[in-house]
Order: sequence, then C-alpha cells, then structure tokens
Amino acid sequence: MIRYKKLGYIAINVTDVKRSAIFYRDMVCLDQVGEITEDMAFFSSSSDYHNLILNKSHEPGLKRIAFELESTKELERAFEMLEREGYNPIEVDKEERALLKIDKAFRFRDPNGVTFEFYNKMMQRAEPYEPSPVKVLKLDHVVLRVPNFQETLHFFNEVLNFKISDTRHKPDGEMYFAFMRCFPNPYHHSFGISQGDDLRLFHIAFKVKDIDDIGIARNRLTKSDVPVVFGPGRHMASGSIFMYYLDPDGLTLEYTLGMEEFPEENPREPRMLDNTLRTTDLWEGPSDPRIGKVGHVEVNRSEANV
Ligand SMILES: CC(C)c1ccc(C(=O)O)c(O)c1O
Ligand SMILES: [Fe+2]
Repeated sequence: MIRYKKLGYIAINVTDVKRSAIFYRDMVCLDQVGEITEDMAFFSSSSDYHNLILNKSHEPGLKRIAFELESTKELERAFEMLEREGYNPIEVDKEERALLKIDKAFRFRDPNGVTFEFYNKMMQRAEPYEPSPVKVLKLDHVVLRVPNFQETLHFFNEVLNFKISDTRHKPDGEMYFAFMRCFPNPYHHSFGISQGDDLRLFHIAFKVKDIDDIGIARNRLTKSDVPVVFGPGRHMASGSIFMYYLDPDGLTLEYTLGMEEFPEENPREPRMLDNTLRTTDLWEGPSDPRIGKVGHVEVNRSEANV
C-alpha cells in the first residue's frame, strides 16, 4: 500500500519556453528558479526547488507527472511492488536527478502510456517563498482525459493506492469521472481522470490563498487579454472555488481554493455525483468551449528514456 506525501511536480511541453516562462512568472505568479533557457525553465509554488517544469516541444501538453512519496523506504517498496506486478519501473539516472534536484526517483507508465515519476525528496530553497501579487500556495491537482477509463481507474486505485473521493456518472449510471487523493494526503483530489475519446491533459490546478486572489487574478488576466474560460464558480465535488484560464499555448490552468480534506482513518464514503452543470458549478456559470481543448500527452513506449 503505497503512501504518498503529495503531488510533487508536473513537466509540461510548451512551444516557446521564453514566452511561457514569462506567463507562468508574471501571470500565474510562480517563482522562477534558475535561468530560463531555450529548452527548459523551472518554477516553484512552495519551498521545493520546483513544482513545474517547462520543456520545449512542438506539441503543447503533458510530459510527466511526479509524486513525492512519504519516505525513502516507501519509494523502495513502491519500486519493488511495481516491478513485481510487471510495470517495469526504471530509475532516473544520476545526471537527471542532479538537474531535477531530487534524491532518488524512478519512472513508469500508466495503462495509457503516460509517464509518472515517484521520488523521495527534493532540494528545499533557502529563500522564503513569498508569492505575489496572486498568492499561489501549491501545485494542487492535475486532471487527464483517458480513453480507457475503467482500466486507468483500476491502476490508480488498486495498484497505486490512490483513494477515490467522489465519482461522477451519466444518467444511465455509467461512471465517467473519478476524483482521487494520494493517500494519506488529505486533499479531496490531487489527480482526476475523465472518460474521453482521446488521451489528453485536461488541466493543471494551483491553490491560491483566498478569494481576493481569484478577484485579483481575474482582473490581471483579463487586462492582459488572457482568456478566462470558466468561473469564478464553486465545484460541488471538492467544495472549492475555481477559475480556469488558458496559457499562451491554450493549455488550461485552474486556480482553486477551499478543497475538502479527508482524515486518514474513517474517511467518508465516495459520493456518486451526477453530470449536471450544477454539480460542476454550483453557481451555474457559462464555460468557454476552449476549456481543456489543448493538451497533447507525450507517450513514449520505448523502455529507456521515460
Ligand atoms: C470541471 C472539472 C473537471 C472539475 C470538476 C470539479 C472539481 C472540484 O471539485 O474541485 C475540479 O477541480 C474540476 O477541475
Ligand atoms: Fe480541477
């Protein structure tokens, strides 16, 4: 039973690293860490050395998702289990761990071929983290659309020990969405999957400190002609207030605050939620069709170079 600390970092692909770096620094309000190069840029939303990596690519979207496990022992156990179960975990080499400022790490693929990384610890920054003007508190969650929903759910729930917080269902009862927390991390979801026709990154969410940050962000984004594509509103599932907007490549980002937290022992049962607009947004606001449209997922089927 794998035990997690948190969603650690996400590596995304962008078409123009410099343009996106300016956006993630000045509009999303993340801390830039180190130099921006043509190929790569690092950003932090905590005391961690990084929580978001931008990589240059001609197809904007997801490169990989990384979770920090509770301890080094837990990482070793997870490696052994995934190897035993035939998921072929591969250790990240020393050179890359040095670049990523992580101690020990390995990668593997989910049933869709998406690369996941588990690591034990990351270098902590000496400078205090003082986000401004939008107070981004952490990398919050990531949601993928997957073509094989049930197989993916089984993998995350049964193999990786993610706990299901809530699910959503079509009128005929078929489940099409699962919100999952990385146990024993208390937050309602760090990861979500939605049934889709293709494999796609739906959105990446950052937690902000309070409602003022949503208001300040909305005004700053619209003043700079950044499309705000849904919200502000309130999600029924996690109880959070949300606002979605697009990055320069059209990738969907969410600001969120006020997510439900679960105790490690005796948590409530997952609820079956319907597929109405009110369940998505208790304030029943309109959404822009561009939401979640861009988000190619890098799938690398070769054994090496995950
Ligand atoms: C509209 C999306 C998929 C969604 C729905 C609900 C929540 C939540 O309850 O927090 C989200 O974060 C979402 O991104
Ligand atoms: Fe979300």
